[in-house]
Formats: sequence, structure tokens, C-alpha cells
Amino acid sequence: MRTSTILATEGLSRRFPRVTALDRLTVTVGPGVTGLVGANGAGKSTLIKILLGLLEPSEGRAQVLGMDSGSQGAEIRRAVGYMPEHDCLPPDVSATDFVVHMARMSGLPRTAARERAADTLRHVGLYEERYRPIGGYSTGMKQRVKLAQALVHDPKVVFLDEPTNGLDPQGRDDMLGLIRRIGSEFGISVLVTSHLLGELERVCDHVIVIDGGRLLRSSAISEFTQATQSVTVEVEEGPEALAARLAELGETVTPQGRALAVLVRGPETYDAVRDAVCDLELSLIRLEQGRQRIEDVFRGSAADMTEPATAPGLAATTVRGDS
Ligand SMILES: Nc1ncnc2c1ncn2[C@@H]1O[C@H](COP(=O)(O)OP(=O)(O)OP(=O)(O)O)[C@@H](O)[C@H]1O
Repeated sequence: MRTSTILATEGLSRRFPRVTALDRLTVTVGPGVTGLVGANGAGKSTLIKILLGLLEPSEGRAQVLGMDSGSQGAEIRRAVGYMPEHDCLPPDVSATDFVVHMARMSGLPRTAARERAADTLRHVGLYEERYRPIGGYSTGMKQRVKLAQALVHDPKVVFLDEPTNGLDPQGRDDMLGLIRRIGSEFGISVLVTSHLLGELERVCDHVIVIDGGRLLRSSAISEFTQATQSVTVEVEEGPEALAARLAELGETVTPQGRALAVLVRGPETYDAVRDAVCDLELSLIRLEQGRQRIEDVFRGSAADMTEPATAPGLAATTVRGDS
């Protein structure tokens, strides 16, 4: 394992009686913010639980910070902060009391625990409300408390399981901003899961996409954005004929209103557009470089990831990058 490796899995599988949640997953994660993306049921939470030593793999192995998840789970959990997906907060205590308690559980002395809890709650943006019982909090505030308890013991790495779940667009933006700061300002490596590819584009250095427990892709975000370069072509009349000709020439074309978005494979794509427009004697109105959404790379292979799970329309409002 390289010294810069934060976590790695090798041929990792986990079978449940009715489903294979992870299927021979081999992946390596370096420092920075890494997105783990997959539709609901893709195996994201299962992977996190195995990494933390909370669940046994059926086959293969996993390491976090050079420690084996099978035999060194307790050490891993000391070094890693974990924000679980589901609501697991006690309703009757305040955020302050809860986060201090979690800090004490991690081994911090009383005074240090109080100081760290106050700092961490301030970092996640909880102020006066931190003295009120958690039961009265909004979803966004509860997500912040979960994030604070993951950070309070000053971990080297945090695993955040669907931190934007249930949040409105503003809440998502705020949470994504916090995640970016954890990576850049605090220097903590982050593994963050989401079922929406587009929202992680903004905060991640690297993205891993899984589907049905299998690895679809693991790439630096720059490779994704390169892959999503497109050119928008608008002609006065005959966009259908142009689309058909470009498709014949092997180009990937998506109608966009009156225009066409053509995925750029390389310089040959521009030649194909020029030749098709000339051959069909069309009048070109617009030829413009743009970027498709990151999830367009996976259209067809993992379509669920382009849909918001809880609130239709949210993804469209939070995803950047339409050309
Ligand atoms: N304890 C379990 N017993 C049986 N099946 C399970 C168990 N835990 C997970 N699964 C199944 O394994 C698959 C992967 O689940 P997992 O929770 O890892 O997915 P996920 O990508 O985190 O999705 P979600 O965001 O919906 O939780 C699912 O089909 C799920 O039903």
C-alpha cells in the first residue's frame, strides 16, 4: 500500500441471503475529498461499515490508514470520524451535551471535550441552538450535529454517509460547503457518499462510482469533467438531419431545445460537425463549447443516480454545469 493511501479494498465482497451488496470491489482512495456515488442499494453503507470494522466481509479485505478492518476495527474507529446515514440522535439532550458525550467516549478529558465540542459546533454553524434539545431541530441542524460528533475527536479521516439526505437546496449547498472546508481548511480526508453524482462534482477531488456493489469507475474529478466536454451546435433549420448525420459519423448527440449537444471525443468531433453542416448545406447559428453534467457520463448505465430520491426537482436546482 502507498503511504499516501487513505483506504483500500481488495476483492471485497459482502453477500446477504438475498442480495450481494458488494461484489469483488477493488479500489484505492488517496488524501482529499473522495465521493462514493451509487444509486440506493448500490452498497455504499455496506462498504463504510466494513471499513469501520462493524461488518465482516464475505471475501476480500479492506484497510484504512494502513490498518486491517477485520482485525483492527477499534483502532480504525479511533482514527476515523463517522457520520451515519440514519437519524440516530437522542431527542432529549442538547447538541452540546451530546457532542461533549461523544468526545468523552473518544477518550478526551472533560475540559478538552467541552472545548472541542464548542469549537466543532461553531465550525458546523450551530450557535445558540446548541443548548436546545435535539428533538426540536430541523433536518439540517440534525445533520450538522451528526457532522460535529464525527469531527469532535479530531480524526484524520471522516466517513460521511449521505450527509445531504433530506436537505433543501440551501441546506445542501451549506453542507457541501462544510465538507469542502473539512478537506481544505482542516486537512481531514473525507469519504462522502451520495446517490447524486452531480452534487459531489463541486466538492470532491476524486469520485468512485459503484453500481450493484461493483466498481463502475474511479477517477479524479478532472477526468470526469474532461469526459463531459461537449459542444453545442445550433443550426437555422434541420437539427434532426444534423443529429442523424452526426450519429452516423459516430458522435454522441443529445437534443437541447433547438440546439444539439455533441460530446467531444477529440478534434475529430469538430471536424465531424463542420463536415455534417457543410454536406447538409445548413446555416450554422451557434457553435459553443460547454460542459455536460457529470451524470451524463453514466446515462443509461446507472440512471438512478441522476434522480433525486426524496424530492423530484432538487437535483436540477443543485447541479451545476449545464451547457
Ligand atoms: N443487514 C442486511 N441484511 C440484508 N440485506 C442488507 C443488509 N444491509 C444491506 N443490505 C442490502 O444490501 C444492499 C446494499 O445496501 P447498502 O445499504 O449498502 O446500500 P447503499 O448504497 O448505502 O444505499 P442506501 O443509500 O439506500 O442505504 C441493499 O440491497 C440492501 O438491501
